[in-house]
Amino acid sequence: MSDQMPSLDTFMEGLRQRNPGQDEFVQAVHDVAQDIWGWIEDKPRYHEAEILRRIAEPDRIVSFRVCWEDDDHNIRVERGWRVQNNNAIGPYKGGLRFDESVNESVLKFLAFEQTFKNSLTGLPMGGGKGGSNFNPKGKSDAEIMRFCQSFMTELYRHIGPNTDVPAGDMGVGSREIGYLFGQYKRLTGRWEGALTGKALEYGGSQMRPEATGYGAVYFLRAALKEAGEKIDGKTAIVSGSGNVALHAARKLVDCGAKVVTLSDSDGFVHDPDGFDNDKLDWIYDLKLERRGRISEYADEYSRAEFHEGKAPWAVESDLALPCATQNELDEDDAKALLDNDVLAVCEGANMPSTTEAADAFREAGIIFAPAKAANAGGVAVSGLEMSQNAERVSWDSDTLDDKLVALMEDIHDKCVEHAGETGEDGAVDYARGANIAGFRKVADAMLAYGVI
Ligand SMILES: NC(=O)C1=CN([C@@H]2O[C@H](COP(=O)(O)OP(=O)(O)OC[C@H]3O[C@@H](n4cnc5c(N)ncnc54)[C@H](OP(=O)(O)O)[C@@H]3O)[C@@H](O)[C@H]2O)C=CC1
Ligand SMILES: O=C(O)CCC(=O)C(=O)O
Repeated sequence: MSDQMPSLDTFMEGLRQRNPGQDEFVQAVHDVAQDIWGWIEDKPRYHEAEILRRIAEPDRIVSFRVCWEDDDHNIRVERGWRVQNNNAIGPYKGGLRFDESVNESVLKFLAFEQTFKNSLTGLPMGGGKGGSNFNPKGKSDAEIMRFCQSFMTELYRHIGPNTDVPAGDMGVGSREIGYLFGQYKRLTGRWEGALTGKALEYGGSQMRPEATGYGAVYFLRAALKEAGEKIDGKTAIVSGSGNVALHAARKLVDCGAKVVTLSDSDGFVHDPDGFDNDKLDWIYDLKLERRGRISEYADEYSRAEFHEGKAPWAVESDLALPCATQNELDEDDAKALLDNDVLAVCEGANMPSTTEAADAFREAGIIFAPAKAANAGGVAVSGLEMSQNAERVSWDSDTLDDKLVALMEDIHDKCVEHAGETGEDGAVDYARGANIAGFRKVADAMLAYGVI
């Protein structure tokens, strides 16, 4: 047994050597380890049992070939993965991402983060993530269907309601979940809740599509309240225009904020008048149905401007919600936000801030709501979808919205409880609180199992 705890630098150097070239994964582990290290120093039961090192080594990674035929009868070959990171507190649970940027490092970082996030929800879910480097942009429905069916033809062996329950993430919405679930059902001959994010007609949950974006705003609302502030009357900038961004924007508007930006991978639109519900309906149709580009908004609404190739962080705002992708907000962006006196940054996407940007927010003492806490509403309602499937019941949307509010407020309170002392100005370190609270439950379960 090693009773001498290595330094954080030694731990990170070992991790880097064991995971060469996996920058996103190393970043995600570092961001957790920097808070856990000090906390476990006087708790030998955690460091002697090498708990963090064990959580940072996925239980297993399944990698497979996904072969499909495009509409022109060309044979296409992609790679699929499922990273089953840790099932100490429940079946592996986490989304599937289809995007050309997907690789093992990205999925390992997401599965690692998911382990802590799912722990914070208080529901019995372990952490996993999967996906493919398949690029769904510009593909026909028939191509998407053939790809999903081929992907599931391997994945079905590794998942199940008590084993591993995937869901959507970037590039995987209700259309893809329909094709994936249909193929799972065909291959196994069983209807069972092996996926979440299903449509309501076949076992989906009310509020799952809205849950991540709404949940982020519920977390933000609780954090603002803690600081004696509120959303009403504030100006907000949001990045992304997918599932998370659009539902976050909708809930911000409901709460009285003026949301002035949305973006996609081509650039951002700035509407100085703000998006009202009619404009948001138009964007939902553009992005979630017609699968168009956010630049088209500026053609439709003449007061808006499209900024090609840019992110929205230099636009003046009180609230900033990065809801697109990892590392979309760097140190310079953080400086621009802080120079504009941003009050709160709430992460809807997974790890959208670089380490340097997150450190800048934490040092400045503004409200910084980290992804693993702020965007946990999506997976929490997925957990409730699992419960409804197991009990063969369907709850109505008001019930689910009430449960989501309660879950997000509970996560908020856990972060406050574990954050340690507040700063001189009363600032709560939500990142530290989320890391420690998320770690503690998984770590205690692992200790109970002994060395496995
Ligand atoms: N869906 C969920 O329930 C959950 C999602 N998340 C996280 O939220 C984030 C967004 O997911 P989700 O909304 O589901 O995904 P979607 O696929 O619905 O939307 C992603 C959005 O981000 C944009 N985007 C992608 N890459 C970039 C980039 N490099 N720069 C700028 N914009 C970009 C996309 O633009 P384009 O149209 O050009 O591709 C699109 O608008 C991800 O980090 C995901 O992991 C976290 C918790 C749960
Ligand atoms: O709903 C789920 O299981 C997964 C959601 C997800 O992928 C995430 O929280 O990042």
